[in-house]
Amino acid sequence: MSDEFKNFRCPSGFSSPPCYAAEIAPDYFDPLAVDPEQARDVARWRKAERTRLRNARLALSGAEREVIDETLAGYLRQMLKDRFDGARGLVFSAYWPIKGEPDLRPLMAELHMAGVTVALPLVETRSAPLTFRRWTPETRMARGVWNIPVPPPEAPAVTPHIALAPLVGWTSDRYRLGYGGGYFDRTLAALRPKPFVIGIGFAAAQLATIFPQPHDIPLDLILTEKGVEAT
Ligand SMILES: Nc1nc2c(c(=O)[nH]1)N(C=O)[C@@H](CNc1ccc(C(=O)N[C@@H](CCC(=O)O)C(=O)O)cc1)CN2
Ligand SMILES: Nc1ncnc2c1ncn2[C@@H]1O[C@H](COP(=O)(O)OP(=O)(O)OP(=O)(O)O)[C@@H](O)[C@H]1O
Repeated sequence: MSDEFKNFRCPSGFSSPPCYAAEIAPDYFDPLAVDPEQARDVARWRKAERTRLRNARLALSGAEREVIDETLAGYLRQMLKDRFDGARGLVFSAYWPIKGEPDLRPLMAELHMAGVTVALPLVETRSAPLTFRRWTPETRMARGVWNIPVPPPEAPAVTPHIALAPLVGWTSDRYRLGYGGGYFDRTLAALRPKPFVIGIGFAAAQLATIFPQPHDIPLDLILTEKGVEAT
């Protein structure tokens, strides 16, 4: 900073950037600007909720999990029939389950057999949108970021028409709490045309709010073992 500005003070006594902004455009208002203190509080709260919800779902028994997985697969199968005529010929992105997420791999194989192009999400560049590559039951999986099994680089890149978004937490207004990388939000902000996004999670992971921030994008539908929770 040049000496000329070093000791500069706004007439109001404040020296914050908005003071300069107002000098350039008196009616300046940035709708995306967040109060950094509030953003920090929200991030801290989300971190604690992620831990709580992940521990709660890891406590489910194998038998409970099996019932939930099958129930979710049944709802999803019906939903794809009702809304997408079964999704034959469409690209459907699922996920390879980690950390106690519902396991829908049998449905992935079934949809593949029914002529749906099944895909999986990948973190190929950190802090960037997800990419998607085709998966078939024959795909030999590689290891991606976080050790998540992913299709290998030679699997064709595709753009999903329909995408599942695994939920750590969810709200009735269809906001998603994920693992904290911001990957789904970045992907939904970037993908055109936007896919139809279905959040998949446990009914018990419902939250009253995630304190939505400007980057949070609500999903199209939330599905739990209790059915469609929010459309
Ligand atoms: N099964 C499954 N696959 C998936 C996802 C998912 O939610 N479930 N993803 C859905 O998006 C993507 C992976 N998401 C990721 C999200 C966060 C981090 C990560 O490194 N998290 C940091 C915390 C970041 C922070 O707090 O700012 C960490 O835990 O160290 C990695 C991958 C793609 N594949
Ligand atoms: N569209 C975006 N552009 C740039 N950064 C973003 C975007 N969306 C989210 N982020 C960043 O990602 C961080 C984490 O976001 P958030 O808490 O919503 O993660 P999450 O949705 O739980 O994670 P994930 O989707 O990876 O499971 C945010 O603090 C923000 O800085």
